Amino acid sequence: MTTWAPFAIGHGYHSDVRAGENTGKERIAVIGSGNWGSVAAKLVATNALSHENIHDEVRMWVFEETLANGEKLTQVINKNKINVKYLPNVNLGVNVVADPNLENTVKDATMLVFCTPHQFVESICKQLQGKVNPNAKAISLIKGMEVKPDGPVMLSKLITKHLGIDCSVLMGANIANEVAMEQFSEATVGYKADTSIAKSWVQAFATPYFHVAAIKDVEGVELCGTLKNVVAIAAGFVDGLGMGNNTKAAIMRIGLKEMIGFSKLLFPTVSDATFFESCGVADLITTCFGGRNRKVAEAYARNGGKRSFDELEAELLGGQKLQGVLTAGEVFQVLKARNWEKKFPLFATVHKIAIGHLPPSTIVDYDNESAQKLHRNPSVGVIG
Ligand SMILES: NC(=O)C1=CN([C@@H]2O[C@H](COP(=O)(O)OP(=O)(O)OC[C@H]3O[C@@H](n4cnc5c(N)ncnc54)[C@H](O)[C@@H]3O)[C@@H](O)[C@H]2O)C=CC1
Ligand SMILES: O=C(CO)COP(=O)(O)O
Repeated sequence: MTTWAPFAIGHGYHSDVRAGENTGKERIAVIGSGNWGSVAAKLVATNALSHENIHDEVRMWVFEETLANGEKLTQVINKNKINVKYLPNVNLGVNVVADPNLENTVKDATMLVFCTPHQFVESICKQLQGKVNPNAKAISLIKGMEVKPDGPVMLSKLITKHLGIDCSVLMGANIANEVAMEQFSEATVGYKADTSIAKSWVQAFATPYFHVAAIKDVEGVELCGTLKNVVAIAAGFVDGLGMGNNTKAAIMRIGLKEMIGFSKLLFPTVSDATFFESCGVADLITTCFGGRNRKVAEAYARNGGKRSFDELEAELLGGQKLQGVLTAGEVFQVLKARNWEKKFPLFATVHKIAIGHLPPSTIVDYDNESAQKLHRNPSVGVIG
């Protein structure tokens, strides 16, 4: 445990503090400072102060913006240690330093935590090429994927491809505002092969109120976090249409089946057990009841699809970003390219509703032969 120097309180401190240092300790940088990115910084900052092998300072990259009062967001964060725009009223920790300069944020870092909305990751990675420590390790907390001409690419893979470093993932039933309030929750680290890397990430994130388990199924964990956002959009439609709990539970069950089917078709190594971890069924439940995707989809359905998702996102989320609508579009590209549309009717329908090609009411109106085959598994004796 390092005692934090009082001079740092309320002032933050600057990159020259790092100059010439080679402490042999891990140094954590967080790339992203939205709602969850800020909570991620709080979690690792707590652990940085309590673990001798981690340097105290946690640098957090902020996509700079000017607030209504004319102040820069980074200046306000460094003054008050609160991200007033994306996580108001929560102290991030005296050792969190907001930095608008991406390159400076990762300079000297040995552990990189990626947490931005998924649509920005590739351009961030391009800016970071050749700028990160080649021995660093990364973890992605980002729920989403990219679709390239030759197929879908998970973001952990994209990060590894651009930066040449190992990338694990951390997903779970983690509504940011609840974790920020230190309410008990769980998360899952998905790692590739090296258990020492998995242990480092568990150490960096786990706290008494945030339990982290690691499993060797990076694609399974990442696909759970990615695909549940599409199901959450469907759950929001059900809420907006005024349908009841049974309907929502049915949509969640069908959605879970499609998550499992889609994940296993893409990566046959994905394990069934992964869906029972926090990243799987628990995240599906929390997002379908309390998430932003659900909230905006509910408003979309309530308005009969007459107001766009972009408009409702801007109105309801105050700068925070939805992932589910983009992900539904990305999943749909895969379904089209592989002729899988009939295997995943819920995913396909969510996309068609979100782009206005179908009315929200069709969320419960997609039973075709293929869907019946997929959702009613004869091997467990279910008929009808
Ligand atoms: N908020 C939550 O409860 C949780 C979110 N996640 C995932 O974490 C990831 C990040 O989400 P949040 O931290 O909640 O972000 P957010 O939804 O609060 O997004 C806003 C962030 O995007 C940044 N931004 C806006 N335009 C940008 C640009 N052009 N380039 C780069 N950054 C830009 C903003 O500065 C801000 O930091 C997402 O994939 C999300 O699904 C995962 C678990 C929980
Ligand atoms: O991923 C989340 C909880 O684990 C948050 O989901 P939303 O983006 O829908 O709020």
